[in-house]
Amino acid sequence: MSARNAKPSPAGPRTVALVPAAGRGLRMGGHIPKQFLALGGRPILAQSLLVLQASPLIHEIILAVPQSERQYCLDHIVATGEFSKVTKVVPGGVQRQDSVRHALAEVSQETEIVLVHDAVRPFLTEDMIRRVVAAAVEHGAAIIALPMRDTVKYVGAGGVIERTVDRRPLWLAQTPQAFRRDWLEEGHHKALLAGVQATDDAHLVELIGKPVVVVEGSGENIKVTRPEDLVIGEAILNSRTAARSAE
Ligand SMILES: Nc1ccn([C@@H]2O[C@H](COP(=O)(O)OP(=O)(O)OP(=O)(O)O)[C@@H](O)[C@H]2O)c(=O)n1
Ligand SMILES: C[C@](O)(CO)[C@H](O)COP(=O)(O)O
Repeated sequence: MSARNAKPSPAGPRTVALVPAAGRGLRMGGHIPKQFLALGGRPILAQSLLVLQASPLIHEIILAVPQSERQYCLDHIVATGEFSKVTKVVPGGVQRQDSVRHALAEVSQETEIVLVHDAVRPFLTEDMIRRVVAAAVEHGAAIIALPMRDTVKYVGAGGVIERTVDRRPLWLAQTPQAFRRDWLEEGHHKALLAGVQATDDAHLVELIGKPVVVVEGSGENIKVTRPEDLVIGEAILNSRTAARSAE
């Protein structure tokens, strides 16, 4: 086992990472769900897990994967010992929110902070983990996000621009997103009862009236969604490899 994925002694409040990895990757196309596609010679999921495994702030990792891939993940991720913090692999659900809820159900009561991170965002960093967990400890909930850089248009029927939107208060949500366990549990529970579907977990915590703060992320923290993102991802990996060589 390399030093990079050795199990460091956990530090800080008990923090459990939930990794939703049960999507079908429809926008990517192809037959293999994108989280299992290779990037830099490893599955994208493994690239993301490496960072969480190496973080001293992460005590445990719970994975949500497609039922059909559960044995593959148990054999190639849990059994190898490389990702010793992965303690549970649960079946995902129809939507991302359902997959997170299935994983959240496995979080122990002594957990203080739950960090949710998309399997298909392999470029998260220890610095992002540290800052978002610290902000969640201080405020109760925090997300990695990017201030909007482009001009924003509100587009109506027929693709006609109706107005230009003031972009100054707008941020693009990313993951990791970190929460007090009880807040995230309450948000998911009330959303399930109300039939509310959200595309990120912060929205569910906002809906129960809790403050969620933003922590600035990086343009490199892309969500691998479409084929062109694989090209961008390889470029990011290459630039990071070159930077390490230059150190
Ligand atoms: N039912 C689902 C849907 C998504 N995800 C996960 O949530 C993350 C972000 O979702 P997204 O990028 O939308 O992935 P997909 O749903 O697979 O993509 P698409 O919408 O193109 O099918 C991914 O790690 C994905 O595996 C999940 O665990 N369960
Ligand atoms: C959680 C997320 O990555 C924040 O930007 C995003 O909402 C996931 O959305 P998707 O439609 O499931 O890709």
